[in-house]
Amino acid sequence: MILGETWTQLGSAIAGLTFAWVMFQEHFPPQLRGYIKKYSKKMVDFVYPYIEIKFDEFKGERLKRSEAFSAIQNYLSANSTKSAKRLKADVVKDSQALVLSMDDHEEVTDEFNGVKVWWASSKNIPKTQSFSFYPAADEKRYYRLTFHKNDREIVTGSYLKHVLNEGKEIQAKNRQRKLYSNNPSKSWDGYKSTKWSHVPFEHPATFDTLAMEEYKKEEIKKDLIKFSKSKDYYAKIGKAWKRGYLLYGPPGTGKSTMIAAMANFLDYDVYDVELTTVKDNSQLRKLLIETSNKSIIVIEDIDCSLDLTGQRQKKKENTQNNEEKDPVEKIKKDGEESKGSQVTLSGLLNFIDGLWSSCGGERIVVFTTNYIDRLDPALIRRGRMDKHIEMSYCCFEAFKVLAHNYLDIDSHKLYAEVGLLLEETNMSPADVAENLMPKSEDEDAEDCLKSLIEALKAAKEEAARKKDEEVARLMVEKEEKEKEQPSQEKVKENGISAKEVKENGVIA
Ligand SMILES: Nc1ncnc2c1ncn2[C@@H]1O[C@H](COP(=O)(O)OP(=O)(O)OP(=O)(O)O)[C@@H](O)[C@H]1O
Ligand SMILES: [Mg+2]
Repeated sequence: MILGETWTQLGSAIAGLTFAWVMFQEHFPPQLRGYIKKYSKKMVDFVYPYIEIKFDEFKGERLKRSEAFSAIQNYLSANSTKSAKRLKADVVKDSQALVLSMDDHEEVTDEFNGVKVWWASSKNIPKTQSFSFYPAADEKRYYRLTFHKNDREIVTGSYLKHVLNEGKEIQAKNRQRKLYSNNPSKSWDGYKSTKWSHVPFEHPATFDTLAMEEYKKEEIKKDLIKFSKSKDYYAKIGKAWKRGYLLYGPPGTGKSTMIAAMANFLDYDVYDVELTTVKDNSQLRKLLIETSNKSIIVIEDIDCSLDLTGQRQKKKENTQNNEEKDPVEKIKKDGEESKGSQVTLSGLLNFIDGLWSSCGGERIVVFTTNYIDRLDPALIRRGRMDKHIEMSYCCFEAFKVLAHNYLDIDSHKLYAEVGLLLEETNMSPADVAENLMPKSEDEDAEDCLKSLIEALKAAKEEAARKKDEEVARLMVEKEEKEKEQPSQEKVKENGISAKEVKENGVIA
């Protein structure tokens, strides 16, 4: 580096001066020494118009790695690996990806809004004589940033902010994302017990592989991007930075797949909450507190998880009745409730709303259900579940995505027939996908399409048969009603009151 060489020479000159100064100071009285010190510093400042900032790897007594150091390391890895000649390789994402960063004693330049800065990585090796089993652990690594004093404002004002933000973003991208599931709350004994277990999140679903109308996917993607970039907006409007999604639709229409695609799209962790193993509302809150930012909290099949529908209503009625009747009864009842306690609708509502404002942000809550009409409206009102997404049976556009994924084709002469049948039949994308999967090595795309057509025809016939059965059942019901009709007419003719009929039975 040119700058390096220049300053090495200047450094030697300064070292020479320093030596001369040390020699002199022994022969000068202390007062004079103070003057010499002051003016020599001024002189150095004058000839050395650069400012340096040092960023140590560890804060305090090596307890905590400095966040700034990690962010700078990531920033420089992404921006300097092309110019640095000596690099260091590091493994991230649980041994699945390699990240290069600049090696110790390496120097690189960076530019920001026309300002040039120099970064150098270095380390202090302790001068202790003691033997250490871990010499590397005693080294104190640091980055040194050098810039012209005229650029002080821009570097300390906006450049460093830019480096730290970008570094943190890269860090978030490089980390191995996790899929968490909650441990049953009865096993949370002990102070250090963990509430969540995790495995690496490796679901391959993306919005590209998701079979759904393109415009719907775009709308959801836009919504997610807007959310992830709205930290300041949420702060401005005084709302917690979270968003609720309700995914509803028949089984196999891609609700779980959509969650995976969302997590991959945003680079978020996923917390899969199994409500049935959560003892009560307070345990649910504890779980929530232990989730991290940039995460999707999922409660699948909300209608089956617990009897949440209308529980709030029932509880309210109970409380009122008890209070009216007997306060002792009320206390007894409350005790019973808390013994066999379970998560209630109001607990769940608090889980979504109540605590959000006080703990963290950047969280998405997703509920899935097969039956939207079974849910309590309080649970899914806007503000709690901000976006309702219907996952429906496979349409032609969704089929094309699946055919592209499974068969690597974008058109075929059988497409028209498939399109017509899909219009007339309800088949889930999961079933369509199953039919598109080659059953043996000899099966080609056409064979798979033919087997899909067969399956669609069979489904169509089955639906028609069920419809006929339903019509027949309704006819029988109607006939039975009509048979009862004459006796009622007779009642009218004879002028017998309805009360008498009820008491004496129907007159033959
Ligand atoms: N829209 C889709 N796009 C791509 N693949 C899909 C889609 N829907 C379903 N599949 C395929 O079908 C399988 C089942 O889908 P998924 O588990 O996402 O359905 P679901 O709606 O969550 O069903 P359930 O209501 O039973 O939980 C997935 O593994 C996926 O391969
Ligand atoms: Mg599912």
